[in-house]
Amino acid sequence: MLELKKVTKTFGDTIAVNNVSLTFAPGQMVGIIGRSGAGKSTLLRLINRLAGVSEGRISFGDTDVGALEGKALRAWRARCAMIFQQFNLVNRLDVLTNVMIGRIGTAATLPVMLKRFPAEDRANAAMALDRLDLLSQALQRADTLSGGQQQRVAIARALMQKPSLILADEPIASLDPRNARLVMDALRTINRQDKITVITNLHTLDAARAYCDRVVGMAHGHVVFDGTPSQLTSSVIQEIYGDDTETAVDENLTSTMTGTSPAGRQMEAAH
Ligand SMILES: Nc1ncnc2c1ncn2[C@@H]1O[C@H](COP(=O)(O)OP(=O)(O)OP(=O)(O)O)[C@@H](O)[C@H]1O
Repeated sequence: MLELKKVTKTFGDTIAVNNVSLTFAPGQMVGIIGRSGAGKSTLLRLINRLAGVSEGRISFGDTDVGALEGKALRAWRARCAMIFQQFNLVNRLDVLTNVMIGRIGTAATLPVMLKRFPAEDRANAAMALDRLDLLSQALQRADTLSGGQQQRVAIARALMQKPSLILADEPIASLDPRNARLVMDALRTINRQDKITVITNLHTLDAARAYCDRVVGMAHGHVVFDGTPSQLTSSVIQEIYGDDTETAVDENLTSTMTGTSPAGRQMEAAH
């Protein structure tokens, strides 16, 4: 169980996250929504310790996340894999190597830098790519792939860390609706099959409604909603988005949803 107790993060005079208390049960798929600047990215960065809390406490089981240092901190970061809007792949390296790089943090760095990966890592990386319907692209340079494919490579790389949590920061914000669906399908399939907790920041309400069991709404650093998608009433939506309600709706993603995508089916078949 991941628990945030009265967590606040300030940057100078800016209160990015304000007195937030949340618990995340294992295996949940949680969407964090809110307008730009609401504190969503900072919240994820606090969880995996890319930033430290100003006040409050974050714990995972018996572990005080704020107290971790050195090797234990690296292990924690590996345990909560991050997915970023801009994929963060190494463009000049092939897809398989990018996926194996997920072992950094859990493996000795030197063999990784020298690209001397054990056969087991190669096999695991190939299996992760196969689950994401990308095995045939394994030897291509990462920058020859579409944005949606690159994001799925980033998910395969995250799986190499054998994470307990996946923290995805606007994973579909740069993608067209079809690729956005493939990426969200992949995250949901991993959540369901591997029982990995997924916490994902999403700009649009539709994506959160379509894919998440639980939605957390943030405004001005505060949590103003925590419930199921069906509990999102128009007054709650108004509170979360204020005058930006229109930008929160992107029915392109959901209006053409036809069930599980090929990548999702491939993952289910491979599992
Ligand atoms: N490193 C930083 N230094 C100073 N201020 C920061 C820093 N990171 C975030 N902030 C500020 O904290 C507030 C919350 O930012 P955050 O990026 O968490 O919001 P967000 O909801 O993720 O927004 P977006 O959707 O635009 O990414 C903003 O006012 C932002 O300017």
